[in-house]
Amino acid sequence: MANKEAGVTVSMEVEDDGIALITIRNPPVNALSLSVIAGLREKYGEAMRRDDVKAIVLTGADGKFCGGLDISFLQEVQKTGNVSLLPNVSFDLVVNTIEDGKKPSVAAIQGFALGGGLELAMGCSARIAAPRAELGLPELKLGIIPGSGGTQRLPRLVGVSKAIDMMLSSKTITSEEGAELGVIDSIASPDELLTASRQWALDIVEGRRPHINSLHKSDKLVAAHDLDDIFQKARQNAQAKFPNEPHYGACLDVIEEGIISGPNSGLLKEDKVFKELLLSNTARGLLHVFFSERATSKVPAVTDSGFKARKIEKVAVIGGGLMGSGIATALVVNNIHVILKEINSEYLRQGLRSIEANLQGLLLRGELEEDKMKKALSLLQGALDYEEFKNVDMVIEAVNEDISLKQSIFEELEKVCSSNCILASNTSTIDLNVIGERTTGQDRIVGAHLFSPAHVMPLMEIVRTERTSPKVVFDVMRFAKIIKKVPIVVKNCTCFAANRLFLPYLQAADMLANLGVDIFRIDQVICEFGMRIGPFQVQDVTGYDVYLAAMKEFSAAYSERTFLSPLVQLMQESGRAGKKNGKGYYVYERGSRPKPDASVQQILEQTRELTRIVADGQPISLTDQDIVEMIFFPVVNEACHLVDGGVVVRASDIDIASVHGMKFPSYYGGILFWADSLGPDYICSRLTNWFKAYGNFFKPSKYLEERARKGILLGASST
Ligand SMILES: C[C@H](O)CC(=O)SCCNC(=O)CCNC(=O)[C@H](O)C(C)(C)COP(=O)(O)OP(=O)(O)OC[C@H]1O[C@@H](n2cnc3c(N)ncnc32)[C@H](O)[C@@H]1OP(=O)(O)O
Repeated sequence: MANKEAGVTVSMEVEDDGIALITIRNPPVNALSLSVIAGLREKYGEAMRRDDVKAIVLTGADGKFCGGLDISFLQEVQKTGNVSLLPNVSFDLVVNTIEDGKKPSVAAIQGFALGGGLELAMGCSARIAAPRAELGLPELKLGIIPGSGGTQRLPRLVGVSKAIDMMLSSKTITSEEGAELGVIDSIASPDELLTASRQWALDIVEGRRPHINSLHKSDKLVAAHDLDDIFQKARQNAQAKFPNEPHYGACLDVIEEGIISGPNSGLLKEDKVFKELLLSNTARGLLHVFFSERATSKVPAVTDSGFKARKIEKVAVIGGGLMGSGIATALVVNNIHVILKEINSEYLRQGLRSIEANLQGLLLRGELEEDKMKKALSLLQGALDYEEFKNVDMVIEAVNEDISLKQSIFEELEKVCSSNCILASNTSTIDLNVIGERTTGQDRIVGAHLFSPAHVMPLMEIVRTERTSPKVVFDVMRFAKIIKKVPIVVKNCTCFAANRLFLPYLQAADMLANLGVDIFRIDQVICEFGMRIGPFQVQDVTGYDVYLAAMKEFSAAYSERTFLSPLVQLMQESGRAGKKNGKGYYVYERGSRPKPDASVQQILEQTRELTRIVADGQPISLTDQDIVEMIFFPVVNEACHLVDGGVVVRASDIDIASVHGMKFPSYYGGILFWADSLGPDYICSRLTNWFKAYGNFFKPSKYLEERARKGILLGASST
């Protein structure tokens, strides 16, 4: 059948054995678009009618089964708000056509079966998979729940606890794990997958194997008293982990409904809840993040230039401190050979020990297996000089934010590295042109800014100057993917994108502290809004020295809109260093949660005395919403400066920088997407009022003013 979309087909071949092989082809992930769904209905209809067809094998083209329902179509439905546009996959296709059809179906799975893809497969009588195929129901990551029977069939195939775990974590399992759990019936090599699936289907037809309808299986459903316990714990965990995302609880309700009232009732509830959730703000935000994250890998004049990526197999990391050791860890776990360079053997030992500790942490959290840890350690080598640098493909400098030290390192690198070695700096704030001032060839100088802890945080800012060659940017983008980071390409400027968002956030919190708002209330309100920790605890954790060094750079470059507060300096002068010495705004003691330290009130009074921005000496009175807005609207404003200044390739890159760089809640869709949900006009008018009351820090940018006036969304492209 030829479908409307280019390259999309659902084909059917019937062989002499009486098996109809139905293949989904919709590159790149064989998503279930409207035409694929229509094609499946049509081919199934034909297979059921034809006398020469005994059974069906369902598969996907190009080594991939199916990546689920077409998410771009889900976004279209959100735009119209009309859920009746959704095709009836759950009942019409999965239940009536596949599962209850008079001829059995077997799914032949390669690559991945995700979301609606796994749901189709679970509607089949059996699933045969190639080794290491990925299986999962990751819908909750998108703010929705599985909508084609996944909430009902998965618990019946793998058991209630495991199904809950898979759905709530959105994590995939391999086909081998699937076989142990019961969702996969057999594993076959890719070469034998179709033959094995055909044979399985014939075995069902000829009564050698049972024709299983997974919706009505009950052997894995546990006794009622265990169920209460399982659901109670799952609800508590979901509430603790995702307090602002009600779709986690909704998913549990739907699963439970099917177990208590039967699968048909469960399916009906699933359908209703899926549609409601699809139109929620959470799902809108998370779908925006899904596409924005993928958009970051498209950079005009870089990724469309036909470059062939060079191999980056050996990398030198300069500096074994917190950043350097984190970067080295991220590299070795992704099979990259690392030379860690330090200035003396004591520092080198410490650096290597930190990497080992990082790997151990990953092992303990189940994110790394023992043999992979051994492999990672075998890729690590220490160095005290530049001898080995002639053989590396890339260097990442990760020393302190000391301009002249960085300049001399780059000067040296130019001498010791091969001429095509990429020279990257992990600076988070310093202008790359300044770092490369003493270097002659600057086309291979690039920023590779990772975030702490670098082996955990997913963002990598790739900073290019006017002289950085597009090929180098391309290679570093590929490298970012290899070490499993989301890359955003940004134009060189002080503090780049992520820290230009982060520093106004901290300044705004300092501003409120100086206006007399209780800092512990600020932290609490910001956590309730969705940040993992509040702005004052963040200062404690990051370290005051790091904050002050970054602020120095920021305030020098953007003085007209910097709020300089003496607070952090005063904290330091009082002998506090934050988490590092256990004394900050909070007291940190091993084994207990950070406790607010009442004695910082004295320091707060001192800072207010020095800044004197409280009118009549009276602290201002703010609602929780005021606090959120006074803290995040300056961030929105800075995001506008970034877009207007062409620092990012597209506005949605800012959303990704905010989500992955400063941990702005992804379910708001990122800082600009959130701002647009409130309206540029509202934000501009609030900033204008605060600008009049408290000065330039709140002054709306031209971009914001113009968009507010014209009624254009901040994230909309200018063309
Ligand atoms: C009713 C149902 O329950 C509801 C659903 O099924 S909702 C969908 C559930 N499925 C998912 O969440 C899977 C989402 N996709 C993925 O996780 C990954 O894309 C993947 C593991 C399938 C492949 O990963 P990878 O090879 O790294 O490719 P990736 O860059 O992510 O995607 C390639 C392209 O496919 C697109 N894509 C991936 N999954 C898609 C989907 N389900 N629908 C539409 N487009 C999709 C991406 O947007 C990207 O497009 P681009 O090239 O234009 O940017």
